[in-house]
Amino acid sequence: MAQYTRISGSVGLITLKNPPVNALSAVVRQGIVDSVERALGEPEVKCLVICGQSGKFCGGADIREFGKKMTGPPLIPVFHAIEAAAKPVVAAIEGIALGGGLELALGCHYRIAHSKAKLGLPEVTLGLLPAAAGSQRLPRLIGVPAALDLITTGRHVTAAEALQLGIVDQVTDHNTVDAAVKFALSVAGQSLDARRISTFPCPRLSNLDAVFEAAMQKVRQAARGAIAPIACVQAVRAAATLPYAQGLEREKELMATLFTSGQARALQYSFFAQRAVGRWSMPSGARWDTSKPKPIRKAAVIGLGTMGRGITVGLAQAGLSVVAVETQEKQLMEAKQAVSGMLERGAKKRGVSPPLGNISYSSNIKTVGDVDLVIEAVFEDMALKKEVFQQLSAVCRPGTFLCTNTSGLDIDDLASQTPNPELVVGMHFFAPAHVMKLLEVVYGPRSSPQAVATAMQLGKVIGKVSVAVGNCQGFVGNRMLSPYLSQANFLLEEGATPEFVDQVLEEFGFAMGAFRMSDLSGLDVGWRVRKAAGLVVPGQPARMRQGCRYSPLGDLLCEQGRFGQKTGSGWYQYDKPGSRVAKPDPWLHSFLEEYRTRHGLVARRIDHQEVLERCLYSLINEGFRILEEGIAAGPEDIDVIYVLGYSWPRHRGGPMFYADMVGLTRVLERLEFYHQAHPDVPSLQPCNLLRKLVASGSPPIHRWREVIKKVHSQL
Ligand SMILES: CCCCCCCCCCCCC[C@H](O)CC(=O)SCCNC(=O)CCNC(=O)[C@H](O)C(C)(C)COP(=O)(O)OP(=O)(O)OC[C@H]1O[C@@H](n2cnc3c(N)ncnc32)[C@H](O)[C@@H]1OP(=O)(O)O
Repeated sequence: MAQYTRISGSVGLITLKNPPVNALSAVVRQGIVDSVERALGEPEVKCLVICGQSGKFCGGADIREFGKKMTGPPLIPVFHAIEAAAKPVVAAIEGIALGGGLELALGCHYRIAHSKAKLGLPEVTLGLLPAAAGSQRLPRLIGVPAALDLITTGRHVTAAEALQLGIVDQVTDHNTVDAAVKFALSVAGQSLDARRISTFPCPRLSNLDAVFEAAMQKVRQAARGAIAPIACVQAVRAAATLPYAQGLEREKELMATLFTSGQARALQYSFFAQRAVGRWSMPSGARWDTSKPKPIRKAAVIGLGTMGRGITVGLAQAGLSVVAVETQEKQLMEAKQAVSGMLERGAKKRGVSPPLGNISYSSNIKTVGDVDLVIEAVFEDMALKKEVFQQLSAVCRPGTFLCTNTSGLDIDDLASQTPNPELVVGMHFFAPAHVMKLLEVVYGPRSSPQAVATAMQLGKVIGKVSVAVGNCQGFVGNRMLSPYLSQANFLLEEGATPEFVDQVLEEFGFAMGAFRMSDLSGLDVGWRVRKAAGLVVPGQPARMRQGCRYSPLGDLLCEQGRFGQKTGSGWYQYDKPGSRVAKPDPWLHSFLEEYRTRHGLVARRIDHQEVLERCLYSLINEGFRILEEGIAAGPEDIDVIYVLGYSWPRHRGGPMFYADMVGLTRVLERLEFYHQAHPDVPSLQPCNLLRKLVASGSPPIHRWREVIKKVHSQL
């Protein structure tokens, strides 16, 4: 609702009340209309102030109303009524003014912001554009280049930057509503002619075409197939070239296209999924709301390689005390220098001082005796990790949580090295660990709910989106990647090239195709995992393992020392080791031809559809197996992992959302088709849960959990 009160005799105060973010629901919009009408009708009222309850101005349109039948007054006329008012209206911005919230403020005659407030038009991140006249008012207020930047990136700006850009008129460190009331009284009675943004001409640009061309090129490059950033540029162009009313028409037209697109649905699903994963549950019944985390004040990181350094930076930046341990003195010194550099660069960007003092460095593991939680981040080698866990058990005080940063090793096996396996959980960080948003928190069969709750909470503290998953080979992300990569390799055997497979996957929206990604992460990583799994043993049939099809292509490249970017060659060639520019490699093409001849394989023409379906549907099929086994609690967990950790295109929601969009029947049919053609590839065999979902009429994704529950209860 919106509450109307009178303060200081002559000020009408409208307070938006719709927790948690005062979103502009139908009731709130109606409340604003009624309150403005009332204030304008009261002769004693000289001016109005609009604010939000609980220190939050407004988080924008109510996203939960999208896709439902529209009720209540639309936003544009509400904001026009405010702008047209004959009494000054001042927005008192505390906390947030985002999306429709900022558009509401732009409809007001003046804007006063608290110094800690954040403002922005993040609609593009939801597959939309600021369609309550934001795309038309903002360029008129701050100019085209600045508006293009804010609208196409959706970035939030601080109050200080908003003041500098001219979005707000005043910033206060004190009570914002009081400041706004005082300000409103000071301007009451003055002409408002120069305060109505919709009447401003858009500031002229001599190089308008060049500016828009450059903006379009920039968003097309970054968008990876997303349509909203492009529509945002088009809407701002309308503001720069058309009268306001016509610009509004264009804004509406563009919004209608976006609003009904699958991309907006996918991005909004992703928004809610990233919040839903915080409400985790375990098959044991333990849940986020019944498991209390222990506060972590001091943590230790063991092993200061690339991952350990990133984790140390993340913890220190969040204000924790960190003991950073590296047993090799030389490595320790190098790590200290690298970590300090990372902290200094990060602090410079944020305009704060670097938290160098939060970290103490040591080459002795015994220095971790008084910490609350340890994150072991040594080399991905089970024997080494076991040794470290045994040492930690001896030196840590009772109750210390022991976490391992691993991308796939058995958490339970590690936990068995300690007398308190309930305190052990996996924390799978993604490189670079201080930048990437995703954290897989992996619970073993003996991890306590409190250990999981503590790791999830710590993830939140250091700014991660944490997803709790069960223990299995590769956890969720890498386990699903395995059939995807296998299919990519099989396609090479059958006639494709790495360039073609990558091109198809990149056109789908991945930042990098399967082969460019493997070259970046290092082919030796998978080789080591396959060796540890006993797959790379001489004397076995070249293309079969345990009765299933196997491609040794990756192993053969590694045997030649082709580990990817770091060695200057892999699936592609590079100018020099470490170079990032992948070039097609004639050597690789002849190698593939020879390989096919040696194994009696005849290259055939492979089309886009086959590449996409075999790579993606095998990955999705593994996702259904993961759900069936209870390793992930719901499809949202998998989708968040893929969007945040594996560069799955955001505007496609995630693999499980994509399966829902394609249609489960279609996914099932195509998997059956490919499995018939490749009966020796188990990952193409549709899993039981997928069949069950199709048999249940392919319910929409938000109802899959009901079917999953039934499957679990039958086990
Ligand atoms: C034929 C068809 C024609 C179609 C024509 C269509 C015409 C439609 C016209 C519509 C015009 C609308 C124009 C407007 O420009 C559109 C918008 O405003 S879109 C919304 C823009 N706002 C945002 O993107 C902000 C999103 N929120 C956030 O970024 C963050 O939540 C926050 C505000 C920064 C707060 O962060 P935190 O403190 O960390 O808290 P959480 O993120 O965990 O959020 C708490 C809780 O609130 C829920 N929530 C947040 N924002 C909204 C929202 N805008 N609407 C609904 N709910 C919201 C969030 O989901 C959390 O709840 P939970 O999911 O955990 O239950």
